Amino acid sequence: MLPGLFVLAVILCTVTLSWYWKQRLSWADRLPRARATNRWLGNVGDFLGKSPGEVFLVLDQHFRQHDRLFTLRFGSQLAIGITHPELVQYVLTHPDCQAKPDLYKVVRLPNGLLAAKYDVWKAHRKTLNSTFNARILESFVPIFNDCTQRLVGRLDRYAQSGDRCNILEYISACTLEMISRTSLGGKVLERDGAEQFIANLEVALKTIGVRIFNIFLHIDFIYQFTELYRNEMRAINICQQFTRKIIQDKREEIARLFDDNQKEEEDREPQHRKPQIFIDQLMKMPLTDPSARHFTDEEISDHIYTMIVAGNETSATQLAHACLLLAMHPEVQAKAYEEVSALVFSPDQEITIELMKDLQYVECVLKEAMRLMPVAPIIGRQNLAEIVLDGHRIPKGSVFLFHFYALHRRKDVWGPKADEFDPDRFLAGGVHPYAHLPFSGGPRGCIGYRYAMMSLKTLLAQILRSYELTTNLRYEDIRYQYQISLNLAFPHEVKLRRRN
Ligand code: HEM
Repeated sequence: MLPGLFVLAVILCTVTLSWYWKQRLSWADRLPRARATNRWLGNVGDFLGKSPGEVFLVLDQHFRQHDRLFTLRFGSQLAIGITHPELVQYVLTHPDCQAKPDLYKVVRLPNGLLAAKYDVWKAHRKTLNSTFNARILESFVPIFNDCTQRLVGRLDRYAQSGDRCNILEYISACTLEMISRTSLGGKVLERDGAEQFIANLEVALKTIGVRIFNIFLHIDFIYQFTELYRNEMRAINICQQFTRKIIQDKREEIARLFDDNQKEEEDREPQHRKPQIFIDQLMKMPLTDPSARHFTDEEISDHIYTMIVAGNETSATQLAHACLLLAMHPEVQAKAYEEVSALVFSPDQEITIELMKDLQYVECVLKEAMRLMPVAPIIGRQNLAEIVLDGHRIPKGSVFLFHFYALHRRKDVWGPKADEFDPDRFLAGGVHPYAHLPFSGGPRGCIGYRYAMMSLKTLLAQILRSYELTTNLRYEDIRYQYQISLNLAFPHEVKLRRRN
């Protein structure tokens, strides 16, 4: 009797649940769908038990199979994959689609732009846009050049020994130095505890990568009992102790500066040469303009970490990809070197703003590396009001997914040789503006894209000026590892030969 009742209850529950799901998702019946692996669970089976790298490839396949848009179903949850550049533009620029899906909460920086809820983001982004203006970015040029010179110097031992070098390791240390110096100030990495800070920052970042791909770890109740959670909390605590002290010291320094009327003295320095450090900007704003936002220490801390999280590994990995692609394509490297050697006469010459503008082929190389191997290939958005997309009514709260890796390899946009490395394609132009989105697009696109282009151009020009890059790795053999950024499944190994 009892087993019979139990079976009946299970059947009733299943039927009710499936009816409920069907009703709930009926609005999506007319949208193209990714082929489901299971009638009840939809596409869950496509991803369950897969490594992040495999998840990346499965998503890539789904995105390539649909021309404009499609749905993926995870039980009662839907995600809408946006594939066509026209629709990508429509969603990314739509004022009602600037919120982020819940998944971003794993970043744990609720006031930072990357993961902030819409209202917080809107208020903060408006203020922070001014801290990335052309004048401020120009003031970072000496830092970009100084850090680059140090990197080129550190690489020299590989040129001397002829050993293979994992260039990403060296570039990562360099971009961390750049971002730390431009956001926290000159001597930040010489302070006590800096090494511990860097090591624990890495732990915290790795945790985000592991957690984001494990659906069970998204549930806070489960996550808080894991070893991963305890390690993450320990790492965050150590990092915060380090930055809290910097914020405190900065507050005192800036208060002193204003009290002593030292501002006059500061004004005498040529402003375009004096780095306009990010933390100083945030703290000075309300002192120079009473109507400006007063950021709390917690908000400042979240913003600093967000810049480091969003700007460091992305820039480093993207440049390492570009170096490896150049090493794999000697004819392209020769062309890039020709441009650099005609403009940069000695290895210690500063790469100025004017020079950056002239390094057009180097820019094409970076853009092409970003097209083929975009380090931030998958992003999400959520709509805060109903929208009409390609003639379909999409209810409030829907999740949109974008796969820039697939977008960047569309043959109807990039031609039959879309998978080949050919920076010249950027000399021609004429491609849809939302077909190349390494920095995403619209109001919530990357705030640091000009910063990134400037720092990467400086680095690539000086690396090419000083070394010829070669590698045994072949383009056809590239395999990916995907955590929060798109990395390679093997080290970025190159050999360096010093140029005269
Ligand atoms: C090659 C280097 C970089 C790439 C490829 C890149 C790419 C991106 C992408 C794709 C997004 C959108 C993320 C999303 O919507 O989920 C983004 C956002 C962001 N990036 Fe970058 N980024 C780079 C460098 C930087 C740098 C150097 C900084 C800071 C100095 C930075 C700061 C940010 C911030 C704060 C956001 C969040 C913006 C917002 O939501 O308003 N990024 N980046």
